[in-house]
Amino acid sequence: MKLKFTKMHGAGNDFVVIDAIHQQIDFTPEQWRKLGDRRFGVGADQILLVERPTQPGCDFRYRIFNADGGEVEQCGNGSRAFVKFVAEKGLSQARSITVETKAGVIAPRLEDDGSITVDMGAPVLEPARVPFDADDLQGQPEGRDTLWPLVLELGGAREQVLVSAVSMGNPHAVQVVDDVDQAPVELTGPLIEHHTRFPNRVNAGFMQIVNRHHIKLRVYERGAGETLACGTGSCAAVVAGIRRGLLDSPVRVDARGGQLSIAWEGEGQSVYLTGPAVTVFEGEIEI
Ligand SMILES: N[C@@H](CCC[C@H](N)C(=O)O)C(=O)O
Repeated sequence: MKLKFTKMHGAGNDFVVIDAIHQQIDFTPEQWRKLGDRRFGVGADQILLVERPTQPGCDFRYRIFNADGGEVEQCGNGSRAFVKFVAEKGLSQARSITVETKAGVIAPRLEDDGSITVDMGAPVLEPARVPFDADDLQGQPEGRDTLWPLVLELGGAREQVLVSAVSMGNPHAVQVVDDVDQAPVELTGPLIEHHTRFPNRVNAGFMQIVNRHHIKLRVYERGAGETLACGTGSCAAVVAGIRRGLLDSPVRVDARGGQLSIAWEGEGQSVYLTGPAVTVFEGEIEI
């Protein structure tokens, strides 16, 4: 079939966005991988589907596929692209919409200055619900957070890193590093992503604290590798930093592809993600 799509990005985290209301989409993992492939397809970190809602009270359903073809629960930067896409395509006149995802309902809002703020819901910190297997582990308390030791096998050598396990609907393992530019993201990112303590795999975040309202962040994403920015990764890092007593809301997040802002008032409260969304081009592909 000939598929119409829009190429978008949010701080360099790039997407193929598809109107699945007016096009019949039922792709195999191989077809998702082809769309995401930067040489044989369009190329993207994630593919986003705009569908009719299945839940009362929601405006749309939002489905997310990583470049590796796997369907996942949540994507923060993608949710900003989502609300811009439905506005540009005339699918909604509203500036604020409610969107059902595999991880619950989120609410993106177009701001007057062109940025987009998303109510991402409350973080989940209970290990079993991340999910993170902490059963036989001795955690190290820091502030109101628990730092978990993760043992990584590095070519015969063993290294231990301390991570916060946070779910923003999708799983994150966040560690603090001294210098994000020197952090071994490509080396240890894949080991953390596939660590057996994370049964659904995990997104690996490397956070450098600049000051109490400013971090630098790199994320090795599950199913996509290192991306230029990760919205849920930014939410998870700031939640971990606030709980550890290292950060205060709001926090500016410098990713390699742009800047995001995260606000969180604490326990049980929603995390708010603000940042840009950009339409790059429209296209059609035989798939
Ligand atoms: N880029 C995203 C997260 C996309 C999903 C992630 N790779 C996962 O597998 O959970 C974001 O902006 O949140």
